[in-house]
Amino acid sequence: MNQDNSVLDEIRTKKPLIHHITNNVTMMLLANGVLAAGGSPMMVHAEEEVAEAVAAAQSLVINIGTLTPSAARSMTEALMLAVQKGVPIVIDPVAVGMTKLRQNTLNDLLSASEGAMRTLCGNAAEIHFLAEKEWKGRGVDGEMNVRHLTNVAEKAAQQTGCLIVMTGVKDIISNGKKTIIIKSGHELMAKMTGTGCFASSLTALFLANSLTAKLCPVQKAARAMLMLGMCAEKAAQTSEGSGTFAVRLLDELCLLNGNDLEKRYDECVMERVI
Ligand SMILES: Nc1ncnc2c1ncn2[C@@H]1O[C@H](COP(=O)(O)OP(=O)(O)O)[C@@H](O)[C@H]1O
Ligand SMILES: Cc1ncsc1CCOP(=O)(O)O
Repeated sequence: MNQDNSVLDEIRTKKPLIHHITNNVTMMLLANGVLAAGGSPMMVHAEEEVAEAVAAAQSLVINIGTLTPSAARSMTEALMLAVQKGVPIVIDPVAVGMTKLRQNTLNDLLSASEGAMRTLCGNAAEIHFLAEKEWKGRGVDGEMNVRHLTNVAEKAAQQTGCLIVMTGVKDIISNGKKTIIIKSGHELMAKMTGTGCFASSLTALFLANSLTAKLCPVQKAARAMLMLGMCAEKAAQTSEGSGTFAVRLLDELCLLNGNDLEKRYDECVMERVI
């Protein structure tokens, strides 16, 4: 693909504004990561102002990592305005199977946004919980063995009506009909908090409603995962451990160009249609 019409180049030109209601642990990484990738991050949480903020945004990220009842109210408020304005919504269901508050909040968010453009971006344990209603996670980590991860992602998409981005050694992106599997990344990603949260932010950036690239949401989200994986691979080459890796990852997000992303996509990515 020509560099002039890559979606990453369009992101860098348009700098979509990505509104986040997110956790207190990884917020700084998400802001710096979105900036490095070419977008414009915004973290606005107060119930009294989230709706006004969403009105200005091109994507909304809702991450339940450090959920409180007050944050849950802000999330619902923001989500309802996003539905009304056609702002794409990416929900990161961090450790959803672990507590009732997380499950109830996610159910409320999904019910309030039926029919809207919604993506659920989570690790295998989180997506498995959505498909099978069985929690096999450990805290906010998603280490688990699921033999048929692709089937799990497809089932979760069919049951929730959402685009599913399931992260892990392989990232699986599915809308229940079309599925893309991405094999990229590095094991150091699991040694650094926030790579899963950042996967959601980057997905939101590629799905921003100001972008005109002629790709379906599955293909856009797949590019987001490939970008993260490619940058992680390059960052790992010059890292001594997870500390330098975190810094190098931001550098590589700045440095990657649209042409290289499209080239690797064309070489490595296979689509499966059910
Ligand atoms: N062993 C690994 N090899 C390659 N990529 C990985 C590995 N572990 C995690 N990743 C990548 O790290 C990011 C976060 O995924 P994951 O660790 O599943 O999320 P979480 O932090 O929410 O548990 C994804 O982009 C995923 O592809
Ligand atoms: C450690 C932790 N605790 C609550 S949220 C959070 C961050 C989780 O980040 P990620 O899902 O990207 O690993």
